[in-house]
Amino acid sequence: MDPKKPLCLPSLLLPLLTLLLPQADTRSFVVDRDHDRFLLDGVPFRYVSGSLHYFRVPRVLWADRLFKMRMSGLNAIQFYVPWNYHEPEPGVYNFNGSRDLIAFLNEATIADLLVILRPGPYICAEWEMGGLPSWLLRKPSIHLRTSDPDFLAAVDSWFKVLLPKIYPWLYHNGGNIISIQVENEYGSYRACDFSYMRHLAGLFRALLGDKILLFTTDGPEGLKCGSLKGLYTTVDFGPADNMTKIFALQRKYEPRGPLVNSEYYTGWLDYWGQNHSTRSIPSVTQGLKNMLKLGASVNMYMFHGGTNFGYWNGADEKGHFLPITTSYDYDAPISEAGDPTPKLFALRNVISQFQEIPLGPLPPPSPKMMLGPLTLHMDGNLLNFLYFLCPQGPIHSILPMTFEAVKQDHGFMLYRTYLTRNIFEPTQFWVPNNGVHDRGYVMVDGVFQGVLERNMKYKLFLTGKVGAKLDVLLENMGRLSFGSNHSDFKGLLEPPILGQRILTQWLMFPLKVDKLVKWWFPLQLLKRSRPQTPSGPTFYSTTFKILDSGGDTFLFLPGWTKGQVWINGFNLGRYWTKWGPQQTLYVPRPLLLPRGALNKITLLELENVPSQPQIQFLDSPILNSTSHKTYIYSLSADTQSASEPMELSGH
Ligand SMILES: CCCC/N=C1\SC[C@@H]2[C@H](O)[C@H](O)[C@@H](O)CN12
Repeated sequence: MDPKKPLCLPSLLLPLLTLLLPQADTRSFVVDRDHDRFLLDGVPFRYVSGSLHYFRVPRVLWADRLFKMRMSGLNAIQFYVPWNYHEPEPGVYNFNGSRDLIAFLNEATIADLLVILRPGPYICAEWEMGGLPSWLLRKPSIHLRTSDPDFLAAVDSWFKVLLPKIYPWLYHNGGNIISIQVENEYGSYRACDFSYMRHLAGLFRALLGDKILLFTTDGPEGLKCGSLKGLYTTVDFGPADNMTKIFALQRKYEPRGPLVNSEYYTGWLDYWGQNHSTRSIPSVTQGLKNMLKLGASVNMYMFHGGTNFGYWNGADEKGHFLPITTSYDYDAPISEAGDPTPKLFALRNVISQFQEIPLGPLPPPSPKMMLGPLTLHMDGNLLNFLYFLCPQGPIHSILPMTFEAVKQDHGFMLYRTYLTRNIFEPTQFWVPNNGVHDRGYVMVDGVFQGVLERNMKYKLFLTGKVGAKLDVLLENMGRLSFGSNHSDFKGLLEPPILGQRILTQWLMFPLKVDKLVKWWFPLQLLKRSRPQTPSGPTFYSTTFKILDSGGDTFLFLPGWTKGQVWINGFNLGRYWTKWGPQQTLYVPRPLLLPRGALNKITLLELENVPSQPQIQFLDSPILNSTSHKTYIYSLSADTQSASEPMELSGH
């Protein structure tokens, strides 16, 4: 059954056709408790939906992804609205470009897809701080996701901007939004604060009216604290879970009404340093078929995962700190590069057994491109550009300050102090209480000494002369997006100790690396000014042209260790070749310039550069390599096809 489109008809036809078509005031999406189903405009309706996140896909590719989802047989999509993506500073809002939520809603309408919206305020989603803005932590004692007045004041202020924007897009107002989720798996959060949930429900009703269907989503363990009277209770589970048992739990809260799985996992997320996650096609398709046989409405999480560009990945904490990878491919039916996979066709086949799907072929995989190897030249140690990276100069404090305290939300901050005595014997340097959040690259007078890691390696042994600079470049690897505490402060949370002495008198340099990379050219002159040590945080770059129409491609960094990549000033994300499992970064074709134009790639390598500082662009991704081997794919000149890879030494 095709979802209705909002009335966007030529004005001449409107008077005539409005007599025939449903008016906005007859449009409705409701729960029919007599028959345990949804009704769309009074007609029985079941949604088969898929999740994709506009904030993980460049805007120019939205229409492509949505069209493929519709052609897969979906009649709805589900997506979050990340608060931190739209309110970078308190009271400062951004709904432009790839943040243009209304444009995305319109693209969904054009693709003939209804929308299940999940505006949070917390969204999880393996997104930085679960979508909450880190500036909330400038009040360190704030109790996130509770009825803490400071938290609610910020939530109210944000939703009084956001919810009026989506009001016209509600289905009964002529839009495509059929339901809205309140919070996200709240029952999994320690607080269990019903005042908070009631506040949110009241706010949503006040700003969205009483017609829109509001719902909650929880896993089987979370229903007690996650559900609320007046909000339709839904559940989430994957192919390996016991569907009968979990739907029975939903029935305890919703004795009548449709069964709904709001997150049916088609794949799973990846952590740096862990094995790549997959879910088998037979298990995923069988689970979907079982639910559709019951008449359940289902949203598949994810249908298209996309990418954590920039610093936007979140993290989990399971014994130790687990940052999420740059790729959010999720082993989803539509790959990170937007290509239909065998899993998509298998799911489409299942859907077609239960409801009408659009006729016609899925688009073929997008054109792919190989290029390289390219050799990068060293532009200089990060310290060489310190005053360009921190033009306002450092902040001085007796004890080190957090990122939040100096209002640095993401990326990097340099902490500097000076040795007050000679250290001739290797002396332990460490941070108490696991206080490195998250990685500290340590230098003495600019010479790289090693890395301090949260929950992992937390001491080094240093020597140095009195007056020597002791620098710690602190990398924020993304704030916790799930778990008992999202107040994941970043930086040196405790003063480091050298030997038996607490080090005091610190300079903090919040680094605006992205700005420097954008305005690189004037700084090229600097790099010759001082001898460069090819170790520790160092910038490398090169330029390159595409010789034909080009295509999507996958940046491969064989032998590099860990760092950040920019292409034409766009922050492509983090790489961690040494740890994997992701070995390549997805590069959408629209990020590259037209044939013949000069593209620029810049790397900030944080640890060790390979003996041959080369990179390659491959025509397929490598997301499942946990081995520390690295390969160079030599290109045969004529076909640009990769020969058998040649193995380089491991790390
Ligand atoms: C046992 C898993 C509990 C955490 N929940 C997860 S992990 C993957 C997904 C996304 O984060 C999604 O945003 C969550 O709502 C549910 N979920």
